[in-house]
Amino acid sequence: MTLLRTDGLTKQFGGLVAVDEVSFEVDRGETRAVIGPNGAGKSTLINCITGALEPTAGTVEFDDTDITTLSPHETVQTGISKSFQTASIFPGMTVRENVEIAALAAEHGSFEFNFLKRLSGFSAVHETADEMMNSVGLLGDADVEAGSLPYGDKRRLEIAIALASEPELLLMDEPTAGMSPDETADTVDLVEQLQEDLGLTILIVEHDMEIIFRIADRILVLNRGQVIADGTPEEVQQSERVQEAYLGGVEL
Ligand SMILES: Nc1ncnc2c1ncn2[C@@H]1O[C@H](COP(=O)(O)OP(=O)(O)OP(=O)(O)O)[C@@H](O)[C@H]1O
Repeated sequence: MTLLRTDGLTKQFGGLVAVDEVSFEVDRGETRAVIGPNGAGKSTLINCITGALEPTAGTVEFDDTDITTLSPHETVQTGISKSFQTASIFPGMTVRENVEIAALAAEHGSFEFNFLKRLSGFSAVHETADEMMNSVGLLGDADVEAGSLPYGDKRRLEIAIALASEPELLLMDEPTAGMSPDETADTVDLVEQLQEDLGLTILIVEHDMEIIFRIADRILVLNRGQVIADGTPEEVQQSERVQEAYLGGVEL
């Protein structure tokens, strides 16, 4: 069953068409990857889905609702969350505080001054934070200052923060960028485990082909903003257009 669908999604920056009439679907429960050479439009596509960028044309539907014009904050509340690279961590706060703030913000939107509501909601926030820290293997570090975590753990905290809003769809933009081979392997295991444990749907942008071919159910390939292939890893690997696009670049 389709959870996310874009139809003719287009984003222009002046004369440059960064995303060019992209139509694709993400089914509930699948790991869907977006790949493509540098500048293909992957991040722009993701940013149009989260509401960080306003598309020039086309639509984004989530759970049969048109979310094309929603702000990033409203998009989170519909059930879509994006794991940002370390930028969303408050380094002077503990791991727990970071995750609880994200859970609170997701629940209440811009902070409301409804004291009773906040009090009654707080044990739920604690529980959600515990669950998400546990999911990413950071429960033991709950009281550690986030800024002192090793890089790989900071990236896991990013994922916990993204999960704190209890999304149905998790967007990941290059989750293994800058990681050591060991951290990369751990992150791939984590993504697979999260999907199983939390029943998540995942849309992932990643440069590392080995990772993509291991974890993706279906792959969308972009080149210069356009879809040049869409299918299973095997189908995409055999596509001539994909091989051409990558010629001289990444080998599939
Ligand atoms: N805010 C912006 N203003 C102008 N042009 C932009 C903007 N953001 C992206 N672009 C351009 O749009 C095109 C697509 O960029 P985008 O970052 O989406 O590609 P990408 O596939 O994510 O690339 P990479 O793999 O290098 O991160 C590029 O030509 C880029 O220079």
